Amino acid sequence: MSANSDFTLAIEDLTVSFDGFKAVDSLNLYIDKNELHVVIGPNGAGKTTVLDLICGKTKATSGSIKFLNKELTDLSEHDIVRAGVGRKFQTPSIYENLTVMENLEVSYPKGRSVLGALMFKRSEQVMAKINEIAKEIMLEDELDTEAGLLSHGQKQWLEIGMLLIQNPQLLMLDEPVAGMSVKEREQTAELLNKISSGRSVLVIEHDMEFVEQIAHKVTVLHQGKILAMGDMASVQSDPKVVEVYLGH
Ligand SMILES: Nc1ncnc2c1ncn2[C@@H]1O[C@H](COP(=O)(O)OP(=O)(O)OP(=O)(O)O)[C@@H](O)[C@H]1O
Repeated sequence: MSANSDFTLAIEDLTVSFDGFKAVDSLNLYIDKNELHVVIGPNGAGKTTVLDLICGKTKATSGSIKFLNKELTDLSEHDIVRAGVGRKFQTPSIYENLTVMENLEVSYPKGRSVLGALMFKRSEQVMAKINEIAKEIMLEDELDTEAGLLSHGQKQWLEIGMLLIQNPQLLMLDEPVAGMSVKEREQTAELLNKISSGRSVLVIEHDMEFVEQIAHKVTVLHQGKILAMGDMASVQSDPKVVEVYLGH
């Protein structure tokens, strides 16, 4: 690969060893703008570790992670967020005793300086953005509801909204539909399809029915390495994938 590429995310030869054990082993992974990419694979395959490496929570042993042509492996977690990478963990980290509106408001980027933060007011511009995001995450009728009173699925959507309001160019989600009802899963599939437009989305998921609904491309990880990569149909019919993952 040349130094510069059109990919939003270009991971090359990425390895992390924990006491000699390679949880991620010479991984190459490329994600385009507008692409919703799903990583699947058995327990312990290294899926979460890949997200940890991208967001800087875990430091790579070797290899490169380029996001919009910027090398991330040397940056702090904070700087990676500032560069435009958002990550949603499995447990929502919303403020239960604040309303939906307040949760979105505190997540609105306030400018980088102390002065910027002091000058910050609930301006019309901020309100317009909050309303736009609330609609997108299907919570426009819940703006004044305390977040603690939302359903499990709505809490997950609110957290997605809190990331969206920061306009990340790469959004990473770890098992976004775990614990959701069938209806909520369908709505989340629609939501993820919508939000992949204009950015890149990287999802870890075990629920194959859901993967089928959302994935543009699927990477199957096994023992830290790529077992298969392609569209859902090709991956599903790959005998290696059936043997180590789907057949179980
Ligand atoms: N900080 C760490 N120190 C030591 N070993 C680790 C660390 N983080 C992950 N591992 C190991 O790396 C391997 C990959 O773990 P990881 O959580 O990435 O798998 P996963 O594919 O996300 O699995 P699951 O589907 O169960 O969440 C596991 O064997 C795990 O025990």
